[in-house]
Amino acid sequence: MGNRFQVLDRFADGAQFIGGQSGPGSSGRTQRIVDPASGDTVHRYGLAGPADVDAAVAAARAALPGWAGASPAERSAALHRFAAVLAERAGDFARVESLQCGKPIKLCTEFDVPGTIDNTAFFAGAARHLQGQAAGEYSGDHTSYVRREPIGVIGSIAPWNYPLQMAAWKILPAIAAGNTVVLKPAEITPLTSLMFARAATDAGIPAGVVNVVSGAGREAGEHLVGHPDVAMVSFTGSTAVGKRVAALATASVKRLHLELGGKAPFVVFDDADPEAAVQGAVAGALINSGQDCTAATRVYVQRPLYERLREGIADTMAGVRLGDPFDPATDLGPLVSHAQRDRVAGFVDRARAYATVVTGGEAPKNDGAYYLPTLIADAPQNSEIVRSEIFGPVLAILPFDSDDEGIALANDTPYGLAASAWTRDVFRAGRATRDIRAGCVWINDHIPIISEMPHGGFGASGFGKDMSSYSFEEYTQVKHVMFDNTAVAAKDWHRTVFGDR
Ligand SMILES: NC(=O)C1=CN([C@@H]2O[C@H](COP(=O)(O)OP(=O)(O)OC[C@H]3O[C@@H](n4cnc5c(N)ncnc54)[C@H](O)[C@@H]3O)[C@@H](O)[C@H]2O)C=CC1
Ligand SMILES: CCCCCC(=O)O
Repeated sequence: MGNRFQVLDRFADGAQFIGGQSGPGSSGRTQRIVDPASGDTVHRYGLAGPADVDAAVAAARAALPGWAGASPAERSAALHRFAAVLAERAGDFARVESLQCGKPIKLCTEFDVPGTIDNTAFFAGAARHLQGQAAGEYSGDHTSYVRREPIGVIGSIAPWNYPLQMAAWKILPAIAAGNTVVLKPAEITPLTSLMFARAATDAGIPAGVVNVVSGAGREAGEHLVGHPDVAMVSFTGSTAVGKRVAALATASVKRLHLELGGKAPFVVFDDADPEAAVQGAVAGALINSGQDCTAATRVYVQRPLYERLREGIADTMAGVRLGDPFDPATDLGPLVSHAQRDRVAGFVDRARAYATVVTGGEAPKNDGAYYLPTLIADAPQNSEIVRSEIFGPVLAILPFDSDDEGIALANDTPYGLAASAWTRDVFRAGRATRDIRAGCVWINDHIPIISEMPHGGFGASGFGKDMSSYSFEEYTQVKHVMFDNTAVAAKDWHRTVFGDR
């Protein structure tokens, strides 16, 4: 197994990171890590079971008083050191992320790892801006003020599409606010999450603040969600599993953050720059091989530009370089697994009965989980290919006539995570950003994200925000403090917030 896999030797002592120590899982079952580019098994580890989850929650609970009791400045300094350690190890993170996900090394080097480091630096700064509310005498001789406090032990569950960044999005705001975390990564891609937790410890963040249990969703995941000592659950993944997680978390009255599926529309008005829209649609659809909940999946084109876009997107997709993820020239790697590739292929094969596969629509004949960039035309608005989350390099293109029809088609979905509109008319852009129901609306672009801005959706895409100060506050609870300045016990106990009766 060539030297690219030697980087996996570091995981020999197990895929659990509990109380600052690596170790094996105790479920008695093992999980393979498969190289998506070749189909070869490159690593195997012992899955975590309920006992490992219990140990991780206990470690997080033990670390909580010290970490919550640290000053914001102390937490901030630790997170700045954390960012520095991540930067020192950037190359290893990129190689391991590419290996376990099949992502092009270019994407890991230019997006996944720098984004994680920037997130860390952002929350290092945010840690010192825990905003309460100013004091005020709102009731007689009483002074009120509001405190923001950490919630406690956070149970987080992450998907396989961006293992490192999703670990960062869940761990960083939580620990910046003084919480401690137990993260369960997706069982097929746990490795960079383990490295992230190890880097936190090596940066001086106390043992037990960040813990990782690599286990199966139904077993380790549900045990974590239902654990009585977990105060909040943060989940990113499919809407179907998100509903199960929400029911379990609500049963034990836990705070909840859900970042679920998406089906982003890409609306091209007839005054748009057609070449920019072509390039934007291909880039937006093929980011991370389409395994991105904000990826462009439905291109609606106002009729005068429809043929131009259909031809331009098909030609551009046909020129995309599929290859070895470790080759810097590769634009598109394999999907995360053969199972995901087959799931995507199933959507396209079923669409052949009711739509036109303009380009792509097949898996290149090799051992990897590759699937060609695919454009599908003539599909009805209510068809599976237009309504379901496919999570692969598949784009549907449909025409529209009036501006209102374009917006209505974009909104014709239970999801509401992200969208884009393409126009040179400021009034069209204003109406599109007002009327499209999505947590993020791009104008003349699709995909860029930054640490300062909230990421999260509406409807079937879930609720809560990642990144930004919105996410930071989400991992706090608000306390009202009121002083009686008379130092005399209240005589009339029936008095209310509206002062003396
Ligand atoms: N919105 C997003 O960012 C993502 C959406 N998806 C969608 O979900 C589909 C399936 O992808 P998966 O990663 O398999 O998503 P998934 O939702 O099945 O898994 C996401 C995470 O939840 C865990 N999990 C699974 N069942 C669980 C349960 N009953 N209780 C607690 N945790 C559980 C998994 O182990 C993983 O860590 C994708 O094809 C895509 O459509 C997947 C990943 C990310
Ligand atoms: C790092 C970019 C994440 C995009 C949202 C998602 O697929 O979870």
